[in-house]
Amino acid sequence: MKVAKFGGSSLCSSTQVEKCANIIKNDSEIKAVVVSAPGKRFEKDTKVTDLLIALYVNHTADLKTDNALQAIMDRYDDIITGLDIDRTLLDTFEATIKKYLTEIKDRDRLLDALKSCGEDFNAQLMSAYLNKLGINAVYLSPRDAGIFVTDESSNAALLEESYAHLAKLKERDEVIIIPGFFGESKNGHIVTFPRGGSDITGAIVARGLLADIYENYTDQSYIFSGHPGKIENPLPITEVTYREMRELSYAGFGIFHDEALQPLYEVEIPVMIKNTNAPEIEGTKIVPKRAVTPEKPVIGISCDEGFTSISVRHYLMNREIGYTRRLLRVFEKYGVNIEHIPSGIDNLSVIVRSNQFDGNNKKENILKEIEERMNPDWIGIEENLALLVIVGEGMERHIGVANKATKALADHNINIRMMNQGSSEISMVFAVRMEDDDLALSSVYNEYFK
Ligand SMILES: Nc1ncnc2c1ncn2[C@@H]1O[C@H](COP(=O)(O)OP(=O)(O)O)[C@@H](O)[C@H]1O
Ligand SMILES: N[C@@H](CC(=O)OP(=O)(O)O)C(=O)O
Repeated sequence: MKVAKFGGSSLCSSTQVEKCANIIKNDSEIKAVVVSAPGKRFEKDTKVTDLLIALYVNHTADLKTDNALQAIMDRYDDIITGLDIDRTLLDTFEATIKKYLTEIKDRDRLLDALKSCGEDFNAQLMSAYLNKLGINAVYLSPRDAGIFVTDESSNAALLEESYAHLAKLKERDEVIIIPGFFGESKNGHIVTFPRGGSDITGAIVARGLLADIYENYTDQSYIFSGHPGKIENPLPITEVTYREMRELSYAGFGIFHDEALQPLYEVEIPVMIKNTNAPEIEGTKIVPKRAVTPEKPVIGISCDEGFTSISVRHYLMNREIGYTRRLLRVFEKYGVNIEHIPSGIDNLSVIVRSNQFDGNNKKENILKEIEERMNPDWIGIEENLALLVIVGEGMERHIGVANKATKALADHNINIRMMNQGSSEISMVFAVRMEDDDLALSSVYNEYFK
């Protein structure tokens, strides 16, 4: 039995929805389907989730909302017209948005409720279209499916009891269609997962139903060893472990959400990444374990930009028990998440995503507190960094992995600002200047894969 998730690129138009419906129709193993909101139809297009966010921004700024609302309705009108299904769905969709706009006064709640519409409407229309094709399908909202989450807006976390609710769906006869990206809190609020979170819903449903396979349909036939938009003809990956994928997703492989692996770890359900436009291709399998070939220690290389490092030097730091803890507490106090902490005997750098500093002079306050409390000999801040991450289970026992990367970077005159190796030894991180990121990625990629 399978759970299938279709991403925004797979549901961006009526033609794409038809392809998804055909996949469902031709595979009786698919018991539950999780859908995203309509994504981009072409490079410069806007995802429906972003249109919904634009509607929220206009509404909360007391600007006119007609155009923003119309842009959303036009997307669904196109799809519904193309599929030739019940047009009254459009009235239901518009009424839902208007209801949220008038009834929800709390801004964070309103944003989550509006964002959820993209997936929610797609699930309803997918179910209607499958019914038209003669498939016994039913739309279930996250509440009806039993997906309950914590109450933190835009950052939902699943409540464990949801798995028991979801397990009951196995008894139903229909193919179940569930919107991705959000759940319901115990206070009855709609709460969304982080962006890209339909992958998370798919994993949750797969875990709840104890599926044999979680199929994740997207616009690529494989996960590639390097981002296909940045590396020409990158090598396809046929098998990758949960651990490797988590590292790669977190470091910029946007094809699968890094948090979507968590529900699958314990129950070891494999994920198949497949292409909606070429479903006959086997795709990439994400598995708990794989055989590692010693001559191929690295499986993928990713590069993500937008990082800042704050470095502190303090003579005899190594002798001062609690120094690191006190330093990190300053970041904790301001709610700043830390990515990496490369260190030497008397110095330590804290690398964070630059957007963590947004609002309320966080960066300035942190620097001021470090100055006042930590008695540093020197504080340095470096912005506009990119992190190049090299990942592979085979790196653990392999000599010379770092050497290859540093050589490639040196050959291209790229200054390494920082290096860090995770204690698990399946990843290695190099910080470089953001303007060097594409060259850093391609040169290191070529060193390992060409
Ligand atoms: N290593 C990679 N292999 C394949 N695709 C990748 C990789 N890294 C990033 N991507 C990007 O991920 C995109 C698919 O993810 P996403 O846009 O979230 O899909 P969906 O809309 O199906 O959820 C691809 O179009 C590709 O640009
Ligand atoms: N629609 C949401 C959730 C999601 O998972 O979308 P996609 O499948 O297009 O990555 C977003 O844009 O964040």
